[in-house]
Amino acid sequence: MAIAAVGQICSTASMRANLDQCVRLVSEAAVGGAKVLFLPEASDYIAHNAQESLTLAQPQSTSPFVQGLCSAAKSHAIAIHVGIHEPLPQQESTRKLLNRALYISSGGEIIESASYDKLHVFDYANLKESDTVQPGAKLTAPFDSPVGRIGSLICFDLRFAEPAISLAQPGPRSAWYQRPAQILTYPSAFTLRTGQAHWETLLRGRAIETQSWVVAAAQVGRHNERRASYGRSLVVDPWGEVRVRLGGTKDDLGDAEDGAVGQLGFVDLDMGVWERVRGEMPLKRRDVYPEL
Ligand SMILES: O=C(O)CNC(=O)[C@H](CS)NC(=O)CCC(=O)C(=O)O
Repeated sequence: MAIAAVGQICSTASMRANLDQCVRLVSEAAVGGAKVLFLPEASDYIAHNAQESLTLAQPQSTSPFVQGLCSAAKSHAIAIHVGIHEPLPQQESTRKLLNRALYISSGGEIIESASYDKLHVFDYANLKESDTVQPGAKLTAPFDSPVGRIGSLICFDLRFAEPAISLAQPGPRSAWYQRPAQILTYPSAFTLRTGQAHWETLLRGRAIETQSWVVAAAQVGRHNERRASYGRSLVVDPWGEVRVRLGGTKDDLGDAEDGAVGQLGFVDLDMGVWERVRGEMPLKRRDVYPEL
């Protein structure tokens, strides 16, 4: 069995408290038999504003949050996929961050070749991610994990079909044509309004069009006075069926439902289903779209 766990948290500006929430989930996921734990975007912190975000970000090599997760991965012998902020090496006045997804092995090592930097930054209403985040430059090749080959994308990337298809239904010119992603993962912190309108529809669409498992660990609830996230972490199978749905928010203020913060879901990412769906309904002809 390829058991994975999806963990839902509510990060704040306290990295210590965020690490504690995550480590609790690491331990519970391991006890439940999961081989990989998926955690949300920005698990290290959600800041009040741009300035605070630039101040809080620490390089992954020294970040107590990342180092703490590496030790937890090792002591519980479970791999972790997690979203963090990585500062670029500029002066603080001009500094930018990368919005990064890390993969930590069950031995507690960061697999550098698996790191992915969010390609599409989210500017919407009063959220201007481009004030602090420099967009990534490229996709990361699908990489092996104990539950299957993972293709990493982040949050707002969910709105773009192209990177999902490139990772999971690559054409013959792709470097990973023979080794496509079997699991697309979207660590997220969706807004209440856009989550209500689009979250589940987009995730199911990506699963159906790519014939892949889709794992989306989400932030939930109120991070601070100005910010809340939609929650409802989801796992969708390659046929588009929802296999796990965690709790969400209960009102317009974004207060989390009871039990939604720190909630954990388990799923068997059965690659027999992946093969069957693709075998029954092959989606070939990618050669017709060389621009992709
Ligand atoms: O701010 C941080 O530190 C972490 N980053 C985020 O929460 C990002 C950028 S503000 N959120 C999204 O991409 C939400 C996308 C979304 O809600 C949609 O596409 O509808």
